[in-house]
Amino acid sequence: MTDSVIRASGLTLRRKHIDVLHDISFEIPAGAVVGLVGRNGAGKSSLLQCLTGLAAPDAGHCELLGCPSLDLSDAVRERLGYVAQTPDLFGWMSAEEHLRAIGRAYPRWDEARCLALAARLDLPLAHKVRDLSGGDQQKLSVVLALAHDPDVLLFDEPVASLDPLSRREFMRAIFSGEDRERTVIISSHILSDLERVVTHLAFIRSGRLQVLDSWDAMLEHYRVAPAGSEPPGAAIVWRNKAGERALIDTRLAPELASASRALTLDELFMELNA
Ligand SMILES: Nc1ncnc2c1ncn2[C@@H]1O[C@H](COP(=O)(O)OP(=O)(O)OP(=O)(O)O)[C@@H](O)[C@H]1O
Repeated sequence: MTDSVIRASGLTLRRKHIDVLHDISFEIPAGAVVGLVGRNGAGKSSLLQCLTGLAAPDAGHCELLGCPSLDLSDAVRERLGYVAQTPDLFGWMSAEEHLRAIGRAYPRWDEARCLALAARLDLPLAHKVRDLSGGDQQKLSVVLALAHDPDVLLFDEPVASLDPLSRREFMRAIFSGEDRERTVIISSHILSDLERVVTHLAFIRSGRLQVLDSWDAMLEHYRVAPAGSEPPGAAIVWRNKAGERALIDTRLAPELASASRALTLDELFMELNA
C-alpha cells in the first residue's frame, strides 16, 4: 500500500507481563475505512490507544499522518478525531457548554457542523453531561470527535450504546454525504454496521493481527478449503484449533477458487475465531 496515513511496525504492548499486542505491523492508505474486529479482550482498544499515543508500546512503533504516535504535533492532533470506549467527559457542564469548551481548543472547529451533528443525533444539548444516558454521552463524544472535521478518525466501539436509529444516523453522518477523503479505523462488534461502510477489515485475535485486507478481496477470494484438500501453506490465512479446517486466500490457491462459496462477515469472524 502506498500513501499510508496510519502505520504500525512491530508493535508490541505488554500489560501485567502479558503481550496484549504482539508484533503488529500494517499500513493503512488514505481514504480507507477499516473495521477492527476481534473478540472481547483481543486487543482492539489497546491498539487504538497505541495509535493515538495514549499507550506506549514496549517494542515497535506507530505513526499517524507521518508523525510518531508518542509525539504527535499540534498540527496532526488537529486533524485527528478519537472516540474512546469509555469517554472522559466533564460531567458538571451541559452538553452545549462541553462542546463550546472543547471547540475553543481547535482552530478547525466548525460550530455550524457541530450543532448540525448534535441535532442529527438528537443530542439533548441543555442537559448536564452527568445526567445524560450512556448512549447520549457516547453521542456527545462522537460530536466532539467530528466537529473539527478531522482527516483521521479512530473510533473504539462508538455505537455500542446507541439505539438502532441513532446508530444509523451516526453511520450516515460519518460515512456518507461528504465530499472529502477521511481515513477511519472503527472497532465494533456490530458486524452488520461495519459491513455497510468498510473498505477494509482487520481481524485481531489474542493481540495478534490475523489478517488485514480489503473487504472486496475477502468477499472474492477468502474461502474455506474443501474437506480433504491440501491447500499450499502460503494460501492459508487461518487454521482452526483442531487443524482440520483452513480459511484460505484463493489468489494463492486458484485451483480451489471455485470449490466453495463466498463467506459473510459473520462467517469470516467465526472462522478466524475457531
Ligand atoms: N490497563 C490494563 N491493565 C492490564 N491489562 C489490561 C489493561 N487494559 C487492557 N488490558 C488487557 O489487555 C487485553 C486487551 O484488552 P483490550 O481492551 O485492548 O481488548 P478489546 O479487544 O478492546 O476488548 P473489548 O472488545 O472487550 O473492548 C485484555 O486481556 C485486557 O484484560
